[in-house]
Amino acid sequence: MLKLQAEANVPTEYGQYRMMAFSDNDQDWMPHMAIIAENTDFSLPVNVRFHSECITGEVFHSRKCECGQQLDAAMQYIQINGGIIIYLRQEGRNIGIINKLKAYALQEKGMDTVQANLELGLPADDRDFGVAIEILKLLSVKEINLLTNNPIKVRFVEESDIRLNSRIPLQILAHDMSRSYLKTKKDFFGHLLDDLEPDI
Ligand SMILES: Nc1nc2c(ncn2[C@@H]2O[C@H](COP(=O)(O)OP(=O)(O)OP(=O)(O)O)[C@@H](O)[C@H]2O)c(=O)[nH]1
Ligand SMILES: [Zn+2]
Repeated sequence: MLKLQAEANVPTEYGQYRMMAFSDNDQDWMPHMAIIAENTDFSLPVNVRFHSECITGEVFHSRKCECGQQLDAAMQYIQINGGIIIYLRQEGRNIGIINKLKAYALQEKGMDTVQANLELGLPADDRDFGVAIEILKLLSVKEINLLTNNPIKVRFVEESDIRLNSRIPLQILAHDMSRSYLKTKKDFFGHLLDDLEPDI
């Protein structure tokens, strides 16, 4: 059963967060995380981001996707407005970093982010956000504003016991290397994105 295994306050470049690790066992080296801003008011709808792991974007600042910038933007947003980031160990939309790098190698040959997963015999998106809902329940969160552009995440909340008060867009400006990735997300998964055209 998923439970809170450990928690501590961690100061960061953006301010302090309560960082929590959730797993069904205390020897899990990749537990899901929740980071909570100090000013979070649990009596109001809580600002929440479900964020899937992307080591290439968040740690190594890859230009292929916008994950690192989204994580930073979400941390800054909740530092000001209160809220929680639930950091899910779903690297590569849950195909893992080995398969994601294989998919990137196929993308070098011209495939897009969806075609590459399918070519590997893997789903385009293998994520289940049920675990994020479970974590919200463990934190006694009842109503949220969800920071996302992804309608699949919105639907997950709508179909859960957690009330969705609003969606807060979390759009990062496209640049030459991320534009086609973002366009595929918009066209295939229905991400609510605009301004993908180059500046003229
Ligand atoms: N398989 C695969 N995964 C990718 C690729 N690029 C990024 N990802 C993964 O896509 C996921 C993006 O996660 P999120 O930012 O939480 O979700 P999202 O679907 O983009 O929706 P938003 O909430 O709008 O950001 C991460 O797990 C990344 O590792 C890719 O080309 N192939
Ligand atoms: Zn990424």
